[in-house]
Amino acid sequence: MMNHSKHVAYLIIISLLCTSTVILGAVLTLILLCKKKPVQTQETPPPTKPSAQVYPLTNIDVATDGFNHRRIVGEGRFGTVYAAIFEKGQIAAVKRIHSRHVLSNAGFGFSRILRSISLAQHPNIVPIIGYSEGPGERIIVMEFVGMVCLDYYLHQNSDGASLDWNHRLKIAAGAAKGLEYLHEGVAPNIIHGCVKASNILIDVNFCARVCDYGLSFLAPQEKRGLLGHVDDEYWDGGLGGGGGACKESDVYGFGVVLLELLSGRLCDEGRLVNWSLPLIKEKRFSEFLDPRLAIPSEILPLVRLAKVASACVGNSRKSRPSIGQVATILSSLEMDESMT
Ligand SMILES: Nc1ncnc2c1ncn2[C@@H]1O[C@H](COP(=O)(O)OP(=O)(O)OP(=O)(O)O)[C@@H](O)[C@H]1O
Repeated sequence: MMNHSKHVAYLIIISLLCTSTVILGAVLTLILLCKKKPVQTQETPPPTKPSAQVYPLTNIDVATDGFNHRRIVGEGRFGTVYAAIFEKGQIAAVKRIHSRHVLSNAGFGFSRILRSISLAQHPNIVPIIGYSEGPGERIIVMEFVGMVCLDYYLHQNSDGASLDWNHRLKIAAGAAKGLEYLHEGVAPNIIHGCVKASNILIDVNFCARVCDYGLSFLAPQEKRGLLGHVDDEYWDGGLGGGGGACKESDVYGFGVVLLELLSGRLCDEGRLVNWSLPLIKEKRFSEFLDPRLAIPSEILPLVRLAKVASACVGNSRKSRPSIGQVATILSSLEMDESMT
């Protein structure tokens, strides 16, 4: 009798122990799961930029006051840029594509390309907010950048001295980062197509913002405004011949921008490259550097920048550095400069 009740007691204790072990296990698992939650949140990718907004043409018309000429802020190869004011006071830059490009590109997927390039988001690029389409009309809506472009600072502003060496280096490093993002940081990658000083806008903090990227499909073979800003290979062969815009032709264009920043001279349809390369090679910097530039006591960073520029423009496509490599060098030069 005693043995039987002992046996029952053992059974009860064992089953109680088993139950509490299961409960303890469940509680521990729950605690561990709860603790893991913040890790999951950290791994969540940052929110992506929403795709381009599609604007009705009437909204664009109202925002630009009927494409009023007083609202024109610039004129380029592809179109006219207007300052637009949308509802709620939102200011944007509106690029109205010239009708000749609209007609020649009617079937070339304007909206598909705009939706794709509008996903790009980086502090050194000008984001595309939206677009508009209609019969004979193609319009791109971009963030408005409040200051002027690098071309103005270097070549149209008689007081070019206001761009000192530090500003020039900051602009070069910033533009390189923007291009690096377009080439390597966004999927699908974006070929700029026409890297030049007028496509580098400068904001109020002297931060470079690359604009007009991914639009070469609108007029790939139009030489005006492009000659000298792309390599010779660009014009070779045409479709299927290995020519046209590519990452290497963008690097070439960026090399020309560096030469302009260093020398203060215009690209002059490619003549700047021919003039600069021997001077850099023979270290004739007093002839090469912008006379408005107060030469810093430590000239080595200037020499390094000139060498980077030479590598971008002097080599064939195959042996040109990538924009990522260029951006790394310029960032380290900028960092060294800020520490002196
Ligand atoms: N997002 C913007 N915000 C403010 N101003 C802009 C903006 N985009 C362009 N601009 C102004 O409009 C001018 C013309 O720009 P656009 O890009 O059309 O021509 P471009 O750079 O001179 O030539 P291309 O068409 O060959 O690139 C620029 O120089 C700049 O002053």
